[in-house]
Amino acid sequence: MIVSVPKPSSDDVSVAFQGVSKRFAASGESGAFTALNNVDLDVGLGSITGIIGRSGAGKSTLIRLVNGLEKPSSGKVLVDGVDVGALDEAGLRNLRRSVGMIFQHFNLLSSRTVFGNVALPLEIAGVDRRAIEARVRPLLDLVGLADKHARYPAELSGGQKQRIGIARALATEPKLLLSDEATSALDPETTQSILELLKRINAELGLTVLLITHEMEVVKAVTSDVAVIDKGEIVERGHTFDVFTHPKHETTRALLSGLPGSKLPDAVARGLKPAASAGDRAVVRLTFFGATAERPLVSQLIKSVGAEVNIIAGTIDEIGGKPYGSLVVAYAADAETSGRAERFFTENGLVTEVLGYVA
Ligand SMILES: Nc1ncnc2c1ncn2[C@@H]1O[C@H](COP(=O)(O)OP(=O)(O)OP(=O)(O)O)[C@@H](O)[C@H]1O
Repeated sequence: MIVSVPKPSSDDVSVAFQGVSKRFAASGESGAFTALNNVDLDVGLGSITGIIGRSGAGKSTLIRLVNGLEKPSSGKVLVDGVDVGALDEAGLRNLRRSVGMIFQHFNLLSSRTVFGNVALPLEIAGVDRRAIEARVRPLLDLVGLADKHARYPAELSGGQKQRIGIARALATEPKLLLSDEATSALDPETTQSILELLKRINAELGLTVLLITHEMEVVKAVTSDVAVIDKGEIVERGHTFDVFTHPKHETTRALLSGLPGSKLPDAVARGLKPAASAGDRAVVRLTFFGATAERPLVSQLIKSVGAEVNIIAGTIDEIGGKPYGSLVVAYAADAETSGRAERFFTENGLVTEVLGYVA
């Protein structure tokens, strides 16, 4: 007799989405709206994994399945190997203690002090006063707000409120932290400091972080792994560095084009044509990393192509601590010049993308 045994989730996986679909009843229409379609995704234990997608792609729905705020219509969501959809109320309470969450609008209680907000999950869990004191003080130290323990949320900046949100999320010593657009309401500098804090918590406490965002900057700054979601389907996933330097799906490319340094100057972008006419120049993006980033590529390119090469845009940056560069150049689109340029790109292991042609 053949017995089918459910696939065990591997030891190094924090959250596993297995063939997960979510359909919502559509009001006023027949049928249902499919918010998630057959999602398979593993979130590595100890990783900072980002889920990025445009508005309405299904990010919030995906994250709400992890702490049981939604149930899948089909498929399974496993957290540390436990099937969230099969939990009863007591099981869900336990799960929510081991899964912290932070929110775009912080969700602090205005009538409670900073200390009172961080203590709340512990009070709900029935922890005694002394143990609460012993837990909350070091958490406030960790997020750098020990001196604000008696203040009220209205007296804090957005970044400080999010630090309190993080301390509160950590109060019950979760193994997993969910972040729902936690930096979207913050200015760029405050965003950076919150992302640094998340990185530190991930490294020091070994906490897995699953964050959803529509901002590529956030993914670039903090995640080790990323999945791109589009219309309820995961269209691309991998280590963040690989996905950023070799984006395969059109949605990923579109999201990446919004990054500072990736944008073409307006005058060039407006004049870009999909095909070349006689006398046009090809506009090509070169991406280089590792050892390539340190070589004098531009002068070598000019020498090899033997014609005028214009530099249109360029940036040197880091993804997950690894340096990479992106350079947009233009050169004559005739077959001979293009052939020489392509040989140079191949010989130097450069990733290239023809963006179009300009007169
Ligand atoms: N309770 C619900 N009932 C009906 N439709 C819903 C429900 N929740 C979400 N949806 C729909 O599912 C789709 C995905 O929504 P979701 O909130 O997951 O997207 P998102 O990627 O988080 O978007 P945003 O970045 O704008 O928050 C949307 O089209 C939304 O209208």
